[in-house]
Amino acid sequence: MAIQQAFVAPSILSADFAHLADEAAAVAGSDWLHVDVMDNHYVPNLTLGLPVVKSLKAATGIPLDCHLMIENPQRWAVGYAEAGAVNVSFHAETTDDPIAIAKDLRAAGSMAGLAIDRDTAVEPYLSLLSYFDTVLIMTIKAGFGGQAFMPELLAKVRTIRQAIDLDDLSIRLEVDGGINADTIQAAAEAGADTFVAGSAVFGAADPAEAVRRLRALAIGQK
Ligand SMILES: O=C(CO)[C@H](O)[C@H](O)COP(=O)(O)O
Repeated sequence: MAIQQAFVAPSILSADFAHLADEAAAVAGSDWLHVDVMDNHYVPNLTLGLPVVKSLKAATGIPLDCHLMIENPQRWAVGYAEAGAVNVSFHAETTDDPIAIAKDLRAAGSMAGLAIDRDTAVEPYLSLLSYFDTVLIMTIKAGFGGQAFMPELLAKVRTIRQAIDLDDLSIRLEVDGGINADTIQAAAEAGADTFVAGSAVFGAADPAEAVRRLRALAIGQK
C-alpha cells in the first residue's frame, strides 16, 4: 500500500502551557495536534490530563492526537476518546492486554494507537496490528521534548511498515522524538506517514511555516 498522505502533528509539550489555545491557533493548518499526557510514573515527567484535553478540544478545531505516557491506561484511555481525541495512543509497555484497550477505544469512537518506546521490540506486536489504527514509534526515549533523534530506531519503523503493507492494513505510522527538517526525510523513507514535532515547530520563529516545511520535506519536496 502506498504511504498515506503525510500528517504533521505539532507536540504541545514544546508549547507555552500558559497560552495553549493561542499556541494551537498558531499551528491551525496542522493535521493533528499531538498532546503528551505524562504521569510521573511511566515517565518521570508530568504534564496534563483530561481537563486540559477537554479545554483544548473546545478551543481548537485541530484533531487531537493524545499520546498517553501513563501507567494503567485501561483506567484512563477511554476518557480521552470520550473527550473527543481523534486518536489515543497508549504504550505497549504499560499493559498486558493491549487488545482490550484498543477495542474499548474504537467502541468509544476514537482511533486506537499502540506506542512503542525506545527499548521495546516491535516483533511481539506484529500479530496485533489489525486491532490498531495507528502505531507510534518513539525515536527517542519517551519523557521529554528536545532530545536528539535516534536513527537506529528507524529499523522498527521499517518493520512495521512492511507488516502494514503486507496485510494491506489501514494504519497511520507515527514517529515521535527529534523530528525536524534534518531528520524527517529519513523517517519518511523508513515508512512513517505521521510526524510528531515539538521543538521544531514551537521553537521556530514561525510555527505555521515550520509545519508547512516539515510536510513538504516529508513528501520529498526540497
Ligand atoms: O513524546 C514526546 C516526548 O516523550 C514528545 O512528543 C516529543 O519529544 C516531541 O518533542 P521533540 O520534537 O522536541 O523531540
